[in-house]
Amino acid sequence: MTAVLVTGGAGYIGSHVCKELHRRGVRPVVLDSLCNGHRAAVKWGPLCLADIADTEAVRAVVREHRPVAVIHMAGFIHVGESVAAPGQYWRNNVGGSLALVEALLAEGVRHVVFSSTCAVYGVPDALPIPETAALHPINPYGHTKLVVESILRDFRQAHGLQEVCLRYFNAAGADPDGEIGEMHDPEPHLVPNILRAITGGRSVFDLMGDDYDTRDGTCIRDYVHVTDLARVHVDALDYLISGGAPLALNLGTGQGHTVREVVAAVERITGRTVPVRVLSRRPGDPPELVANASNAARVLGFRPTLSDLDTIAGTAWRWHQSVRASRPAAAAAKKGAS
Ligand SMILES: NC(=O)c1ccc[n+]([C@@H]2O[C@H](COP(=O)([O-])OP(=O)(O)OC[C@H]3O[C@@H](n4cnc5c(N)ncnc54)[C@H](O)[C@@H]3O)[C@@H](O)[C@H]2O)c1
Ligand SMILES: O=c1ccn([C@@H]2O[C@H](COP(=O)(O)OP(=O)(O)O[C@H]3O[C@H](CO)[C@H](O)[C@H](O)[C@H]3O)[C@@H](O)[C@H]2O)c(=O)[nH]1
Repeated sequence: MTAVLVTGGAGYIGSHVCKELHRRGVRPVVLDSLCNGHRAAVKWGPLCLADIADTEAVRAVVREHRPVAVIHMAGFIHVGESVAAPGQYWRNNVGGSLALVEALLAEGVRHVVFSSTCAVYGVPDALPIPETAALHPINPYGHTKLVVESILRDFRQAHGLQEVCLRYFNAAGADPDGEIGEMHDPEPHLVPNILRAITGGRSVFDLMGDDYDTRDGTCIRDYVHVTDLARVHVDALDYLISGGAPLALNLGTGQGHTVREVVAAVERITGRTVPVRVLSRRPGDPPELVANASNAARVLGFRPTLSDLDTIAGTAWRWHQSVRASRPAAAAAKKGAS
C-alpha cells in the first residue's frame, strides 16, 4: 500500500485527513510530537512520535516507511498566541518546516501538500478573496505560513520540490461517523466554544465584538467542514503526484456567516439556548473573510457537501457529546497516555 507522511496527523484536521487517506487506499504515516495532538486520534496508520525539526528522526521515519509524499500540517495555530509569543511561531512553523523540507529532500521526497491559511491575506482588499489578492498578513501566525509558502517555492526552483499550498478558511465540524473531532486546549475556535457554553464547560459563550461593520455587527467567516477539507487533501495529493503544476488554492465555500448566525445554527440543532456575553473585539480579527474557491473547484473538483452550518453544528455537537460522555478516557488519552 502506498504510504504518505502526515505531519500533525494527531491533530484536528490531520486526523480527518488520515481517515480519508485510509478510505482511499493510502497508508497514512503520522509524524507528530503530540505537543497539541492526541494519540487516540491516530487510528489509521502508525504514529511516529517526533518533532518535525528533528532531522535525524524525520529521515529515519522516511527510510522506514518510504512515503511518496508529505501532507505537512504540523504547526502552531493560535492567532492570538502568535501575537503574544511570536518566537514560538517562527521557530516551530518556519524553523520546523525548513528542517522538515530539507530532511525530506535528502531522502528523495519531493511532493508536499502544505496547510496554509486565509490569514496570509490579512485584511483583504477584495471579497470574496481570490488567490491573487495582496498577501499582507496582520499577525505572526499568518506571516509564518506565508514564509513557508515562499520556502517551498524557492526549494522548487532550486531543488525540484513540487508543492500545493492549501489556504483553508475556517475548518469546523467533526467526522460524520463520530470517530474523531476537534479537541484543543485551550480552545480558540468558535463552534466548540459555543458548545461548551451550552453543556456547562463554560458558563457563557464570549462573543468577541458586535460592533463590526457587518450585517449584524459580528465577524463574518467562511466555515468549511473538516471532512470536505480532508477529501480535497487527497485530491491535491493525486493532482501533485500525477504531475500537476505547483500552486496555492483557497479552500472555503464562498459563503460567509456571522458569529450570531453560527450561534443560531447551534441553537437550532441542539434545541438549547446559548448564553451569550458580548466582549470587546479580539485583537487581530479581520471583520470579514470569505473565499473565492473557484480555482480549487476547477483544478481539484472541490465541491463541499457537508459545509452548511447545520451539518457543521450537528457533527460537532455529536462529537462534543461523545467526548463529554467519555471525559476520563479522553483526558487520559490526551498528550500520549493510552
Ligand atoms: N483549524 C483551522 O481552522 C485552520 C485554518 C487554516 C489553517 N490551519 C492549519 O492546519 C494545520 C492543522 O490545524 P489543526 O486545527 O488541525 O491544528 P492542531 O493543533 O489540532 O494540529 C496540529 C498538530 O501538529 C502537531 N505539531 C505541532 N508542532 C509540531 C512539531 N514541531 N512537530 C511535530 N508535530 C507538531 C500537534 O501536536 C498537533 O497534533 C495547521 O498547520 C494550521 O495552521 C488550520
Ligand atoms: O470564543 C470565541 C471564539 C471565536 N469567536 C469569534 O468567532 C470568529 C471565528 O473565530 P475562530 O477563532 O473560530 O477562527 P479564526 O477566524 O480566528 O481563525 C481561523 O482562521 C485563522 C486565519 O484568519 C487561522 O487560520 C486559524 O487557525 C483558523 O482557526 C471570530 O470572529 C472570533 O472573534 C468568538 O466570538 N468567541
